[in-house]
Amino acid sequence: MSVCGAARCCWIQSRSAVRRILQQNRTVCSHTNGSAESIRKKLQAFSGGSIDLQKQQDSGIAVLTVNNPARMNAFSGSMMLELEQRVCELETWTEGKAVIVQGAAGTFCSGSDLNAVRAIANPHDGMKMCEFMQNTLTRLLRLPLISVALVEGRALGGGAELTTACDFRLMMSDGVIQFVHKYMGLVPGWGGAARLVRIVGSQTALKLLSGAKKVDPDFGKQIGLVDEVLHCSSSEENALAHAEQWLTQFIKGPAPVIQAVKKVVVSGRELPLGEALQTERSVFGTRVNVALTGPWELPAAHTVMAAGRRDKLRDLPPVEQSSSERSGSPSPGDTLPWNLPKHQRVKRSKSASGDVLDPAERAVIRIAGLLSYLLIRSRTRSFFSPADG
Ligand SMILES: C[C@@H](C(=O)O)C(=O)SCCNC(=O)CCNC(=O)[C@H](O)C(C)(C)COP(=O)(O)OP(=O)(O)OC[C@H]1O[C@@H](n2cnc3c(N)ncnc32)[C@H](O)[C@@H]1OP(=O)(O)O
Repeated sequence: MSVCGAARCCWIQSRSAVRRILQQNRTVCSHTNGSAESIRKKLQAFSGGSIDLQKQQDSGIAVLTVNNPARMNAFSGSMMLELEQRVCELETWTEGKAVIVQGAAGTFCSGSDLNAVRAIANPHDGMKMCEFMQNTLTRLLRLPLISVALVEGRALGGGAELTTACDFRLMMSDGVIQFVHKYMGLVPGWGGAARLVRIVGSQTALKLLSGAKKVDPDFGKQIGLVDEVLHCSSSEENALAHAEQWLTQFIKGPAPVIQAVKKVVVSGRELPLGEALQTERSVFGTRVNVALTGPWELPAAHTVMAAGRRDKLRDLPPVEQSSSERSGSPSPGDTLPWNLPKHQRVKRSKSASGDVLDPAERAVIRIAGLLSYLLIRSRTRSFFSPADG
Protein backbone atom coordinates (compact mmCIF):
# COMPACT_ATOMS: atom_id res chain seq x y z
CA MET A 1 0.00 0.00 0.00
CA SER A 2 1.30 3.46 -0.84
CA VAL A 3 2.10 5.94 1.92
CA CYS A 4 -0.94 7.97 0.84
CA GLY A 5 -3.15 4.88 0.95
CA ALA A 6 -1.91 3.95 4.42
CA ALA A 7 -2.46 7.48 5.71
CA ARG A 8 -5.98 7.50 4.26
CA CYS A 9 -6.77 4.12 5.79
CA CYS A 10 -5.54 5.36 9.21
CA TRP A 11 -7.66 8.49 8.87
CA ILE A 12 -10.83 6.50 8.12
CA GLN A 13 -10.13 4.09 11.00
CA SER A 14 -9.38 6.94 13.39
CA ARG A 15 -12.70 8.62 12.54
CA SER A 16 -14.61 5.45 13.32
CA ALA A 17 -12.66 5.02 16.59
CA VAL A 18 -13.48 8.54 17.69
CA ARG A 19 -17.13 7.94 16.76
CA ARG A 20 -17.16 4.73 18.82
CA ILE A 21 -15.63 6.37 21.90
CA LEU A 22 -18.08 9.27 21.65
CA GLN A 23 -20.93 6.80 21.29
CA GLN A 24 -19.71 4.95 24.37
CA ASN A 25 -19.75 8.13 26.43
CA ARG A 26 -23.09 9.23 24.99
CA THR A 27 -24.59 5.92 26.13
CA VAL A 28 -23.67 6.87 29.68
CA CYS A 29 -24.83 10.50 29.19
CA SER A 30 -28.18 9.68 27.60
CA HIS A 31 -28.84 7.07 30.24
CA THR A 32 -28.39 9.82 32.78
CA ASN A 33 -30.41 12.38 30.86
CA GLY A 34 -33.31 10.07 29.99
CA SER A 35 -34.19 8.53 33.32
CA ALA A 36 -32.71 10.66 36.07
CA GLU A 37 -34.66 13.93 35.91
CA SER A 38 -36.80 13.17 38.94
CA ILE A 39 -33.84 12.12 41.04
CA ARG A 40 -32.01 15.29 39.98
CA LYS A 41 -34.79 17.35 41.49
CA LYS A 42 -34.66 15.35 44.70
CA LEU A 43 -30.90 15.62 44.95
CA GLN A 44 -31.06 19.36 44.35
CA ALA A 45 -33.17 19.69 47.49
CA PHE A 46 -30.25 18.50 49.64
CA SER A 47 -27.79 21.32 49.30
CA GLY A 48 -24.52 22.14 51.01
CA GLY A 49 -20.86 21.95 50.12
CA SER A 50 -19.44 22.12 46.62
CA ILE A 51 -17.28 20.31 44.11
CA ASP A 52 -14.51 22.66 43.07
CA LEU A 53 -12.48 22.36 39.90
CA GLN A 54 -9.22 24.11 39.21
CA LYS A 55 -7.59 23.55 35.84
CA GLN A 56 -3.89 24.38 35.67
CA GLN A 57 -3.31 25.15 32.01
CA ASP A 58 0.48 25.15 32.41
CA SER A 59 0.86 21.66 33.80
CA GLY A 60 -2.30 20.15 32.31
CA ILE A 61 -3.27 18.95 35.79
CA ALA A 62 -6.74 19.65 37.19
CA VAL A 63 -7.61 19.47 40.88
CA LEU A 64 -11.11 18.36 41.79
CA THR A 65 -11.93 19.06 45.44
CA VAL A 66 -14.79 17.49 47.39
CA ASN A 67 -15.57 20.41 49.62
CA ASN A 68 -17.93 20.01 52.56
CA PRO A 69 -15.66 20.10 55.62
CA ALA A 70 -18.48 20.61 58.14
CA ARG A 71 -19.61 17.05 57.27
CA MET A 72 -16.21 15.48 56.66
CA ASN A 73 -16.72 16.13 52.93
CA ALA A 74 -19.85 13.98 52.73
CA PHE A 75 -21.72 14.28 49.42
CA SER A 76 -24.87 16.37 49.64
CA GLY A 77 -27.38 15.97 46.79
CA SER A 78 -26.29 19.19 45.10
CA MET A 79 -22.66 18.02 45.27
CA MET A 80 -23.61 14.88 43.35
CA LEU A 81 -25.08 17.08 40.63
CA GLU A 82 -22.03 19.33 40.66
CA LEU A 83 -19.70 16.37 40.32
CA GLU A 84 -21.46 15.44 37.09
CA GLN A 85 -20.98 18.98 35.76
CA ARG A 86 -17.29 19.00 36.64
CA VAL A 87 -16.74 15.65 34.94
CA CYS A 88 -18.47 17.06 31.85
CA GLU A 89 -16.06 20.01 31.92
CA LEU A 90 -13.09 17.66 32.14
CA GLU A 91 -14.35 15.57 29.23
CA THR A 92 -13.90 18.52 26.92
CA TRP A 93 -10.59 19.80 28.32
CA THR A 94 -8.39 19.18 25.29
CA GLU A 95 -5.22 20.55 26.92
CA GLY A 96 -5.61 18.37 30.02
CA LYS A 97 -3.41 15.46 30.98
CA ALA A 98 -4.40 14.50 34.53
CA VAL A 99 -6.84 15.13 37.35
CA ILE A 100 -6.23 14.82 41.08
CA VAL A 101 -9.32 14.15 43.20
CA GLN A 102 -8.93 15.28 46.80
CA GLY A 103 -10.99 16.26 49.83
CA ALA A 104 -10.93 19.66 51.48
CA ALA A 105 -9.38 20.36 54.87
CA GLY A 106 -7.22 17.29 55.27
CA THR A 107 -9.75 14.49 54.86
CA PHE A 108 -10.98 12.74 51.73
CA CYS A 109 -14.73 12.04 51.89
CA SER A 110 -17.14 10.33 54.27
CA GLY A 111 -19.52 9.11 51.54
CA SER A 112 -23.12 10.18 51.11
CA ASP A 113 -24.53 12.82 53.39
CA LEU A 114 -26.47 10.61 55.76
CA ASN A 115 -29.26 13.19 55.98
CA ALA A 116 -29.82 12.90 52.23
CA VAL A 117 -29.58 9.12 52.37
CA ARG A 118 -32.24 8.98 55.08
CA ALA A 119 -34.55 11.29 53.13
CA ILE A 120 -34.46 9.19 49.99
CA ALA A 121 -34.39 5.88 51.80
CA ASN A 122 -36.82 4.03 49.56
CA PRO A 123 -35.80 1.41 47.02
CA HIS A 124 -36.84 3.43 43.96
CA ASP A 125 -35.04 6.67 44.84
CA GLY A 126 -32.08 4.78 46.31
CA MET A 127 -31.58 2.94 43.04
CA LYS A 128 -31.99 6.12 41.00
CA MET A 129 -29.40 7.89 43.14
CA CYS A 130 -27.04 4.94 42.65
CA GLU A 131 -27.64 4.96 38.90
CA PHE A 132 -26.88 8.67 38.77
CA MET A 133 -23.63 8.29 40.71
CA GLN A 134 -22.62 5.15 38.79
CA ASN A 135 -22.93 7.06 35.52
CA THR A 136 -20.93 10.01 36.79
CA LEU A 137 -18.18 7.85 38.27
CA THR A 138 -17.99 5.71 35.13
CA ARG A 139 -17.45 8.89 33.14
CA LEU A 140 -14.82 10.00 35.64
CA LEU A 141 -12.95 6.72 35.18
CA ARG A 142 -13.24 6.96 31.38
CA LEU A 143 -11.89 10.51 31.16
CA PRO A 144 -9.04 10.79 28.70
CA LEU A 145 -6.97 12.08 31.63
CA ILE A 146 -4.87 10.17 34.12
CA SER A 147 -6.85 10.32 37.34
CA VAL A 148 -5.49 10.09 40.85
CA ALA A 149 -7.35 9.90 44.16
CA LEU A 150 -5.28 11.65 46.80
CA VAL A 151 -6.40 10.09 50.07
CA GLU A 152 -5.70 12.19 53.12
CA GLY A 153 -7.60 11.23 56.26
CA ARG A 154 -10.67 9.09 55.74
CA ALA A 155 -12.33 7.74 52.61
CA LEU A 156 -15.48 6.05 53.93
CA GLY A 157 -18.49 4.45 52.24
CA GLY A 158 -19.15 6.38 49.05
CA GLY A 159 -15.80 8.09 49.63
CA ALA A 160 -14.05 4.71 49.35
CA GLU A 161 -16.08 4.08 46.18
CA LEU A 162 -14.94 7.39 44.74
CA THR A 163 -11.28 6.34 45.10
CA THR A 164 -11.95 3.32 42.88
CA ALA A 165 -13.20 5.59 40.08
CA CYS A 166 -9.65 6.90 39.61
CA ASP A 167 -6.77 5.26 37.78
CA PHE A 168 -4.44 5.53 40.77
CA ARG A 169 -4.74 5.95 44.53
CA LEU A 170 -2.08 7.86 46.44
CA MET A 171 -2.33 7.76 50.19
CA MET A 172 -0.91 10.01 52.85
CA SER A 173 0.49 8.22 55.87
CA ASP A 174 -2.68 9.10 57.86
CA GLY A 175 -5.01 7.82 55.12
CA VAL A 176 -7.68 5.14 55.54
CA ILE A 177 -10.00 3.64 52.94
CA GLN A 178 -12.92 1.74 54.40
CA PHE A 179 -16.02 0.32 52.77
CA VAL A 180 -18.25 0.79 55.82
CA HIS A 181 -21.49 -0.05 53.98
CA LYS A 182 -21.96 -3.32 55.84
CA TYR A 183 -22.34 -1.48 59.14
CA MET A 184 -25.37 0.27 57.66
CA GLY A 185 -26.83 -2.93 56.25
CA LEU A 186 -25.86 -1.81 52.75
CA VAL A 187 -23.51 -2.71 49.93
CA PRO A 188 -21.70 -0.22 47.70
CA GLY A 189 -24.11 1.23 45.17
CA TRP A 190 -21.97 3.71 43.24
CA GLY A 191 -20.18 0.95 41.30
CA GLY A 192 -17.51 0.66 43.98
CA ALA A 193 -17.80 -3.12 44.36
CA ALA A 194 -17.50 -3.82 40.64
CA ARG A 195 -14.47 -1.54 40.33
CA LEU A 196 -12.86 -2.88 43.53
CA VAL A 197 -13.02 -6.44 42.17
CA ARG A 198 -11.21 -5.28 39.04
CA ILE A 199 -8.52 -3.55 41.09
CA VAL A 200 -7.76 -6.08 43.84
CA GLY A 201 -9.49 -9.28 42.64
CA SER A 202 -12.65 -10.89 43.95
CA GLN A 203 -11.09 -12.66 46.97
CA THR A 204 -9.62 -9.49 48.42
CA ALA A 205 -12.70 -7.44 47.49
CA LEU A 206 -14.88 -9.93 49.34
CA LYS A 207 -12.70 -9.61 52.43
CA LEU A 208 -12.71 -5.80 52.32
CA LEU A 209 -16.49 -5.55 51.91
CA SER A 210 -17.62 -8.34 54.20
CA GLY A 211 -15.16 -7.38 56.93
CA ALA A 212 -15.51 -3.61 56.39
CA LYS A 213 -11.75 -3.73 56.78
CA LYS A 214 -9.76 -0.58 57.32
CA VAL A 215 -7.18 -0.19 54.58
CA ASP A 216 -4.19 1.78 55.84
CA PRO A 217 -1.23 2.68 53.60
CA ASP A 218 0.78 -0.50 54.21
CA PHE A 219 -2.17 -2.85 53.80
CA GLY A 220 -3.32 -0.83 50.78
CA LYS A 221 0.02 -1.26 49.04
CA GLN A 222 0.13 -4.92 49.93
CA ILE A 223 -3.21 -5.66 48.27
CA GLY A 224 -2.65 -3.33 45.31
CA LEU A 225 -5.36 -0.83 46.20
CA VAL A 226 -2.83 1.90 46.96
CA ASP A 227 -0.25 2.77 44.34
CA GLU A 228 2.02 4.97 46.42
CA VAL A 229 2.27 6.23 49.97
CA LEU A 230 3.25 9.87 50.24
CA HIS A 231 5.23 10.81 53.32
CA CYS A 232 4.92 14.48 54.12
CA SER A 233 3.41 16.77 56.69
CA SER A 234 -0.37 16.89 56.59
CA SER A 235 -0.71 20.35 55.08
CA GLU A 236 -2.98 20.32 52.04
CA GLU A 237 -0.61 22.10 49.66
CA ASN A 238 2.16 19.80 50.61
CA ALA A 239 0.12 16.69 49.81
CA LEU A 240 -1.03 18.18 46.53
CA ALA A 241 2.51 19.16 45.57
CA HIS A 242 3.67 15.61 46.27
CA ALA A 243 0.85 14.17 44.18
CA GLU A 244 1.67 16.51 41.29
CA GLN A 245 5.32 15.57 41.58
CA TRP A 246 4.40 11.86 41.50
CA LEU A 247 2.29 12.44 38.39
CA THR A 248 5.03 14.11 36.38
CA GLN A 249 6.63 10.76 35.52
CA PHE A 250 3.48 9.85 33.56
CA ILE A 251 2.46 13.14 31.96
CA LYS A 252 5.60 14.35 30.21
CA GLY A 253 4.81 15.15 26.60
CA PRO A 254 1.93 16.68 24.66
CA ALA A 255 -1.64 16.32 25.97
CA PRO A 256 -2.93 14.47 22.87
CA VAL A 257 -0.34 11.74 23.42
CA ILE A 258 -1.27 11.29 27.08
CA GLN A 259 -4.97 11.28 26.16
CA ALA A 260 -4.35 8.69 23.44
CA VAL A 261 -2.55 6.46 25.94
CA LYS A 262 -5.46 6.71 28.35
CA LYS A 263 -7.94 5.91 25.56
CA VAL A 264 -6.21 2.67 24.58
CA VAL A 265 -6.00 1.61 28.22
CA VAL A 266 -9.71 2.32 28.75
CA SER A 267 -10.64 0.36 25.64
CA GLY A 268 -8.34 -2.50 26.72
CA ARG A 269 -10.01 -2.57 30.10
CA GLU A 270 -13.61 -2.27 28.95
CA LEU A 271 -13.99 -3.71 25.46
CA PRO A 272 -13.82 -7.30 24.23
CA LEU A 273 -10.36 -8.05 22.83
CA GLY A 274 -11.31 -7.74 19.15
CA GLU A 275 -12.86 -4.32 19.61
CA ALA A 276 -10.07 -3.17 21.90
CA LEU A 277 -7.51 -4.12 19.27
CA GLN A 278 -9.49 -2.26 16.63
CA THR A 279 -9.66 0.85 18.81
CA GLU A 280 -5.94 0.59 19.50
CA ARG A 281 -5.20 0.45 15.75
CA SER A 282 -7.43 3.43 15.15
CA VAL A 283 -5.97 5.55 17.93
CA PHE A 284 -2.52 4.60 16.60
CA GLY A 285 -3.73 5.82 13.22
CA THR A 286 -4.70 9.20 14.64
CA ARG A 287 -1.25 9.55 16.19
CA VAL A 288 0.61 8.56 13.00
CA ASN A 289 -1.43 11.09 11.08
CA VAL A 290 -0.44 13.87 13.44
CA ALA A 291 3.13 12.65 13.80
CA LEU A 292 3.68 12.88 10.05
CA THR A 293 2.56 16.48 9.90
CA GLY A 294 3.83 17.99 13.16
CA PRO A 295 7.55 17.90 13.97
CA TRP A 296 6.99 18.06 17.70
CA GLU A 297 4.61 15.12 17.76
CA LEU A 298 6.90 12.70 15.97
CA PRO A 299 9.71 12.40 18.52
CA ALA A 300 7.56 10.38 20.93
CA ALA A 301 7.71 7.53 18.44
CA HIS A 302 11.06 8.24 16.91
CA THR A 303 13.40 7.09 19.67
CA VAL A 304 12.25 3.50 19.27
CA MET A 305 12.19 3.79 15.50
CA ALA A 306 15.63 5.30 15.38
CA ALA A 307 17.10 2.54 17.53
CA GLY A 308 15.17 -0.37 16.03
CA ARG A 309 15.36 0.51 12.35
CA ARG A 310 18.84 1.91 12.12
CA ASP A 311 20.14 -1.26 10.49
CA LYS A 312 17.20 -1.60 8.14
CA LEU A 313 17.43 1.88 6.70
CA ARG A 314 20.42 0.98 4.57
CA ASP A 315 20.12 4.02 2.33
CA LEU A 316 20.72 6.25 5.31
CA PRO A 317 24.04 6.68 7.08
CA PRO A 318 24.02 5.38 10.67
CA VAL A 319 22.88 7.88 13.27
CA GLU A 320 25.96 9.65 14.52
CA GLN A 321 26.77 9.89 18.16
CA SER A 322 27.42 13.35 19.43
CA SER A 323 30.19 13.95 21.89
CA SER A 324 27.62 14.73 24.57
CA GLU A 325 25.92 11.40 23.87
CA ARG A 326 29.21 9.54 24.06
CA SER A 327 29.91 11.19 27.34
CA GLY A 328 26.59 9.91 28.62
CA SER A 329 24.55 13.12 28.87
CA PRO A 330 22.15 14.17 27.60
CA SER A 331 20.58 10.98 26.28
CA PRO A 332 18.72 10.92 22.98
CA GLY A 333 15.52 12.83 23.36
CA ASP A 334 16.72 14.83 26.33
CA THR A 335 16.63 18.03 24.32
CA LEU A 336 13.15 17.37 22.98
CA PRO A 337 10.83 20.22 23.97
CA TRP A 338 8.88 18.54 26.77
CA ASN A 339 12.02 17.15 28.39
CA LEU A 340 13.56 20.60 28.68
CA PRO A 341 12.98 23.19 31.35
CA LYS A 342 10.95 26.09 29.96
CA HIS A 343 13.82 28.58 29.64
CA GLN A 344 15.89 26.15 27.57
CA ARG A 345 12.90 25.37 25.39
CA VAL A 346 12.70 28.99 24.32
CA LYS A 347 16.44 29.22 23.67
CA ARG A 348 16.38 26.10 21.57
CA SER A 349 13.56 27.19 19.32
CA LYS A 350 15.35 30.52 18.73
CA SER A 351 18.42 28.75 17.40
CA ALA A 352 16.44 26.23 15.42
CA SER A 353 18.79 26.77 12.49
CA GLY A 354 20.39 23.53 13.40
CA ASP A 355 23.47 23.56 15.53
CA VAL A 356 21.89 22.26 18.73
CA LEU A 357 20.17 19.16 17.39
CA ASP A 358 20.70 16.03 19.45
CA PRO A 359 20.99 12.56 17.88
CA ALA A 360 17.31 11.86 18.42
CA GLU A 361 16.31 14.99 16.56
CA ARG A 362 18.71 14.22 13.72
CA ALA A 363 17.06 10.79 13.47
CA VAL A 364 13.65 12.45 13.24
CA ILE A 365 14.83 14.64 10.37
CA ARG A 366 16.27 11.60 8.60
CA ILE A 367 13.09 9.60 9.02
CA ALA A 368 11.02 12.55 7.77
CA GLY A 369 13.39 12.74 4.78
CA LEU A 370 12.97 9.07 4.07
CA LEU A 371 9.19 9.33 4.25
CA SER A 372 9.17 12.28 1.82
CA TYR A 373 11.45 10.29 -0.51
CA LEU A 374 9.12 7.27 -0.39
CA LEU A 375 6.11 9.49 -0.99
CA ILE A 376 7.68 11.15 -4.03
CA ARG A 377 8.90 7.79 -5.37
CA SER A 378 5.45 6.20 -5.03
CA ARG A 379 3.85 9.15 -6.83
CA THR A 380 6.48 9.13 -9.59
CA ARG A 381 6.05 5.38 -10.09
CA SER A 382 2.30 5.51 -10.42
CA PHE A 383 2.70 8.44 -12.84
CA PHE A 384 5.02 6.44 -15.12
CA SER A 385 3.36 3.05 -14.53
CA PRO A 386 2.63 0.88 -17.60
CA ALA A 387 -1.12 1.04 -16.88
CA ASP A 388 -1.00 4.74 -17.66
CA GLY A 389 0.51 3.90 -21.01
C1 LIG B 1 -24.66 4.69 51.40
C2 LIG B 1 -23.22 4.88 51.19
C3 LIG B 1 -23.08 5.23 49.75
O1 LIG B 1 -23.75 6.17 49.32
O2 LIG B 1 -22.37 4.51 49.06
C4 LIG B 1 -22.58 5.92 52.07
O3 LIG B 1 -21.62 6.53 51.72
S1 LIG B 1 -23.29 6.20 53.54
C5 LIG B 1 -22.16 7.18 54.42
C6 LIG B 1 -21.01 6.33 54.90
N1 LIG B 1 -20.20 7.14 55.77
C7 LIG B 1 -20.31 7.03 57.07
O4 LIG B 1 -21.04 6.22 57.63
C8 LIG B 1 -19.48 8.02 57.89
C9 LIG B 1 -20.28 8.59 59.02
N2 LIG B 1 -19.40 9.45 59.83
C10 LIG B 1 -18.56 8.99 60.75
O5 LIG B 1 -18.45 7.76 60.95
C11 LIG B 1 -17.77 9.98 61.51
O6 LIG B 1 -18.41 11.26 61.39
C12 LIG B 1 -16.33 10.14 60.99
C13 LIG B 1 -16.28 10.42 59.50
C14 LIG B 1 -15.56 8.86 61.30
C15 LIG B 1 -15.63 11.34 61.69
O7 LIG B 1 -15.71 11.16 63.07
P1 LIG B 1 -15.21 12.36 64.00
O8 LIG B 1 -15.48 11.93 65.43
O9 LIG B 1 -13.83 12.74 63.65
O10 LIG B 1 -16.11 13.59 63.62
P2 LIG B 1 -17.67 13.69 63.78
O11 LIG B 1 -18.33 12.39 63.84
O12 LIG B 1 -17.94 14.63 64.88
O13 LIG B 1 -18.04 14.35 62.39
C16 LIG B 1 -17.92 15.72 62.13
C17 LIG B 1 -19.21 16.20 61.56
O14 LIG B 1 -19.38 15.61 60.28
C18 LIG B 1 -20.64 14.99 60.20
N3 LIG B 1 -20.57 13.87 59.26
C19 LIG B 1 -19.57 13.03 59.10
N4 LIG B 1 -19.85 12.14 58.16
C20 LIG B 1 -21.08 12.43 57.69
C21 LIG B 1 -21.92 11.89 56.70
N5 LIG B 1 -21.56 10.84 55.94
N6 LIG B 1 -23.12 12.46 56.49
C22 LIG B 1 -23.49 13.53 57.22
N7 LIG B 1 -22.74 14.09 58.17
C23 LIG B 1 -21.55 13.56 58.42
C24 LIG B 1 -20.91 14.54 61.60
O15 LIG B 1 -22.28 14.32 61.78
C25 LIG B 1 -20.43 15.73 62.37
O16 LIG B 1 -21.37 16.76 62.30
P3 LIG B 1 -21.81 17.61 63.61
O17 LIG B 1 -20.54 18.30 64.02
O18 LIG B 1 -22.87 18.51 63.13
O19 LIG B 1 -22.27 16.61 64.59
